[in-house]
Amino acid sequence: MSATLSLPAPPRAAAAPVVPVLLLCILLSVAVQATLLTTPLLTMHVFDSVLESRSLDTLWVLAAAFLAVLMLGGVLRHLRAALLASMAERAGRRLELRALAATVRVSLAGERVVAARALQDVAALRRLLGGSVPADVLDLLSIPLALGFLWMLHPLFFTVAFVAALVQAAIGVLADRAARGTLSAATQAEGFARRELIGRLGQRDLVLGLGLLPAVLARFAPVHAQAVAGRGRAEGQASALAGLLQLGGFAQQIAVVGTGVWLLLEHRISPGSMIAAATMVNLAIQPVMHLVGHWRDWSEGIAAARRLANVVRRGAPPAPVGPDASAPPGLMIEGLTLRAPGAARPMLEGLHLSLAPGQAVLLAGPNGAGKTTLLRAILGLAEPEAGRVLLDGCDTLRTPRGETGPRLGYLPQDAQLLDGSVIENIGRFAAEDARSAVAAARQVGAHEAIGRLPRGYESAAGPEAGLSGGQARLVSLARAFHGAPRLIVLDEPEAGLDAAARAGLRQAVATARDDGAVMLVVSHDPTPWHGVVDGVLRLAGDGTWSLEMEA
Ligand SMILES: Nc1ncnc2c1ncn2[C@@H]1O[C@H](COP(=O)(O)OP(=O)(O)OP(=O)(O)O)[C@@H](O)[C@H]1O
Repeated sequence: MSATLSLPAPPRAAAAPVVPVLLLCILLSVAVQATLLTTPLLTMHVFDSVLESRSLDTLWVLAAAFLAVLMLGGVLRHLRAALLASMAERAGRRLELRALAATVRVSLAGERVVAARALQDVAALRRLLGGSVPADVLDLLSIPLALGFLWMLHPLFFTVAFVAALVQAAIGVLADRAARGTLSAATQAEGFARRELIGRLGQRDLVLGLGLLPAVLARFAPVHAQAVAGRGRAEGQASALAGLLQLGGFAQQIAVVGTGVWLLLEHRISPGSMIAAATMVNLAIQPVMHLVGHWRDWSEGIAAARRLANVVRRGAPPAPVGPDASAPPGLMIEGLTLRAPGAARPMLEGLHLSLAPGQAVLLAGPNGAGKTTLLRAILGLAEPEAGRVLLDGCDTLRTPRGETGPRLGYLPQDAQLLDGSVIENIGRFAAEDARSAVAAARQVGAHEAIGRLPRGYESAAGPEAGLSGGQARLVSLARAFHGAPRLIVLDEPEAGLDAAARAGLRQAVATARDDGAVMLVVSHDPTPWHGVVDGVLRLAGDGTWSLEMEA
């Protein structure tokens, strides 16, 4: 299931190309590492030239060169850090926008757990990008550079260091794979335990009132314990990996020094070369050790990136299609088949329905027959197994939401008010003209009820605002009628309304219908709707349906 969503375009800075900046960072990293690795070569000259010539002048020149190289390295490092920080900020913003759009689409498909996890993953990735890991990864360029310098000192140094580096890399990859699996399982178990607890604590009246707290904790505790144990195991594996690599590093240094001693005894290199080779290996190993030290950060980052890539792939919107010029105005449903995830048979098969502007139909059927799912499919929020829904020729699933959204009015079963005032909610957060929001409230008979709120239209209306069920429903109803949408879809609008509000609602439906809107209303009691609607569409719950239009 998916829907087309349009989000605001990324800010200008975020749209700038990343590749040239990344290339510049790589170049700077090569330069930083080259300056660092030049210092052993200068040390070699001190040993080989100064000690032999006993020339203090040469020593001063080399010392000045040494200082200049180190200072240059410092400046380049600073420059790279600034570039990496700005790139991390840009990449983070881009990622956030893409992931947010995909997350909303995935949660539309009912995968709220996946969606909640995705937002945490974005935060984890932003932390990773803004931390020291990108610089550590770029510092790995020291390895090929050091190998190149070692080759210049003597090819045997290169061979010994290269073989040792391969062995170390193999150990690292194997150990990381093992530990990452454990860490990923622990992270999953942790997330599950947290959601279990938060989900149940959300039902606080029930949990406390019926004394369910011990049962809630009994379910939470073992999963949480499993997560903690898994994380402990992963940490243990990570520190074993660090120890192994450290040992490998020492072995590599000893091997290079041993090779140097042998080459020295064979008079193939100078003493300075031996010292330079040993220092160089040490410098090349340091970024690896740094990365291993931050193993948990990047390992979790990689797992988060994989999960996010999956969400972005699954949340990709369907390819947009243009309007069908041959379709009549109003609502046209063609061969719509709907199936619940994992269900053996469809809840609705081959529905055909055509409603001209100004026609209203009541949607009836037993609980679980598929009424809400049908409304969501009509709005383009649920992808059907087959068929399509056109509103004035535009496919509601495949037309960009920026175009269809303003032409739709929807009252969901739960009011779904957003944080903001009553007037903002009714006006869909875009009403410069408060009068249109008040007019919509008047149309559905909500004006008096809103007037009785402490701050009237300026009262808070979000999920935590404390509106009663009926008040929230009236505000949501006014929002559904705001802006004279072409199609208004009401899911059990009478639930929670008193008799006067129900009468006002039916009057509002009749008025909107007379104004040319197509109306679909879910109700379990069609009797009071006679004369207000043009017919009744019944879903039997076994996939079949019937339509009775009033004469
Ligand atoms: N995301 C989902 N995952 C699994 N099953 C789903 C999902 N959404 C709907 N269903 C199933 O589809 C069927 C139809 O649900 P729907 O809410 O559309 O029925 P309804 O006719 O509106 O019911 P009610 O009158 O009780 O509101 C039900 O069996 C429901 O369990």
